[in-house]
Amino acid sequence: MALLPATITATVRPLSALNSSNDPSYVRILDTTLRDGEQAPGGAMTAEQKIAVARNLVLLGVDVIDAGFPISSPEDFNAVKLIADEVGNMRGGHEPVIMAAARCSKIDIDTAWAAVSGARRPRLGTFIATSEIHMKHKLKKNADEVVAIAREMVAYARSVGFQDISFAAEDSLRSDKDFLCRIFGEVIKAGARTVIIADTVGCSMPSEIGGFVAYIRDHTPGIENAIVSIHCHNDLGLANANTLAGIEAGAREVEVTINGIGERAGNAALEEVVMAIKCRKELMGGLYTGVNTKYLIATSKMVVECTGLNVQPHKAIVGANAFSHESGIHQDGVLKFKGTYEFISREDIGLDLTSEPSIVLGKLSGRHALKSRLLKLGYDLDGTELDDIFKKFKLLTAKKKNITDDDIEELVCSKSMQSEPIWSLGYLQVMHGTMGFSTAVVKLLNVDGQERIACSMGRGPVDAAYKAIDNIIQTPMKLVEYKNSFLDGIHAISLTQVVVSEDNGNISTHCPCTKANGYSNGHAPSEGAIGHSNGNDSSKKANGHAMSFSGSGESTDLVVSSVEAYLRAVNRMVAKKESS
Ligand SMILES: CC(=O)SCCNC(=O)CCNC(=O)[C@H](O)C(C)(C)COP(=O)(O)OP(=O)(O)OC[C@H]1O[C@@H](n2cnc3c(N)ncnc32)[C@H](O)[C@@H]1OP(=O)(O)O
Ligand SMILES: CC(C)C(=O)C(=O)O
Repeated sequence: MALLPATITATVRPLSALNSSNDPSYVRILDTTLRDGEQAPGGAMTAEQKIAVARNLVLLGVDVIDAGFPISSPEDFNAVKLIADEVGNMRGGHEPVIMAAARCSKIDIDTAWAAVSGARRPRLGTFIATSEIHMKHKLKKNADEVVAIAREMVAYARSVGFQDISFAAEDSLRSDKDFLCRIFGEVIKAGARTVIIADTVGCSMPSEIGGFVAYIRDHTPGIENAIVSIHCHNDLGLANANTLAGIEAGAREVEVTINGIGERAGNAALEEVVMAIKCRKELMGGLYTGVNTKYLIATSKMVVECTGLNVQPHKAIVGANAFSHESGIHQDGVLKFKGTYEFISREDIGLDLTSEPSIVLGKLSGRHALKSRLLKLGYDLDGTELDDIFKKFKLLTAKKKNITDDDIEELVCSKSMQSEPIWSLGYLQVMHGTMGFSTAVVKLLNVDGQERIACSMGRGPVDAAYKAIDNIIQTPMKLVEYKNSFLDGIHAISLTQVVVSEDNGNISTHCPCTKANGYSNGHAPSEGAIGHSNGNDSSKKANGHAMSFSGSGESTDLVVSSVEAYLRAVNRMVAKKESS
């Protein structure tokens, strides 16, 4: 792979052509997910992954893609080159500027040019630190030397072929303001078209950064020939707020990343900054971006996939919980009118268009939410019936965090199955391990007090126990579904949910209990009986569907909870058979 400077020379373009819009209300979005985002520990991406993200960034409509740091490795050189050659030459829509990062060093700049010059709109993003602490301890240079290096390297970049050059003053917020104005003035004179105020260590406050940006704008010679950009890190959790404050003070380009990933605590998050500008336009003086926000969720997911860096559930805009409601008062509100607790439109960010509020049933839910879920599942309950299920629901939430539709079905079914079970567990003994088959001995007691014992082998202890139960009950049936989860809490309680069906050789329809709708003749099956999706028992059998029955069990022992669940489902099936 050649790391030599390319000989291509770009034609000189005026500033207006280098950026997406000259409208003073337009805020350019520079996405640095592929450069600073990749600096997040564990966030490295392959060239293929980077190009996939870059394609998405084009759909999203960002103005500049900071594609990477070509000198850092052959892999990154390759990634930047691929992005420049492909994404940087897309026609017929939004065509982003492709930027390559470089220190103020000839070899970095040459390599950046070699990587990015194939793009129609290549940019160099060069930088040097300007704070006393960085200049003294890291660069080991004095202020005059730093200014000279910056000026010379910007001029060198122009000579290599770069027309579009941005210059960042690393650690700006801990730098002397007048020194910043001086160095920015010099690099603008040398050909830089964007100057970046970088809160590299994320130390700034919103109240401070606005004044800072305004000062630079007011005191930098030649600033009218450049765009002021802002790059904020999130060490105090203020990157977004600082970015917005910077915009309010006149920055017209922002450096942001998808999901806010980046070095240490990350960068300002593209989705949060863009949505703040969009949703509070009136407070932002009518400023706007070119981002097509409908692609925010998809791009966020892609970045999670490519980097392996998950988004915390409560993350604004793109977090799994960002549009979920857990507490009763909120759920009641959004069920009555979504706008009560949803300020951002889901459609705007590309969430599904069904637009129904996401109600998560849990410990804090109320009757309105439960009733609405019951209705969705086909149960129209009111008054004492609803109260009764609600009480059981609250008891369940004390043991289980995530209440599923199956749990709700089970609550309804267990309510309607209050008669004595036909078969109950006497005892259970299993042997299992790595030596051969598992074996189970099961004693069941029937409703008349008779005992039956059976033993069986199986592929595991649960399988062996289920076979032993089948041997006793002697009713043709099959296991349709088996799920096990461990309830939260110190005792690690195992919760098993199973569905069995009659084994009549036909396809089963799982619909385990009496439903309020879905019965063509208007009659729901009798109490404790079992519903199905397409009508009453006879029509169901006429259609060749086997009925299915669910049950759940709970124990500190997984095999015991599995047997309890199975017995409950089987009891329902036998009771139904006997009553019909
Ligand atoms: C604030 C930011 O996010 S800046 C961007 C951070 N990104 C990266 O660092 C990209 C990945 N980096 C790398 O792969 C490597 O650091 C490389 C290839 C760039 C350099 O590797 P090395 O040559 O081994 O140097 P190393 O990283 O150890 O040290 C950095 C050197 O660059 C110098 N340097 C740091 N910033 C700059 C700058 N903006 N301009 C010029 N020189 C600089 C340092 O003073 C140091 O020089 P020294 O060797 O004379 O002491
Ligand atoms: C290179 C600059 C913009 C940077 O990433 C920082 O200062 O954090």
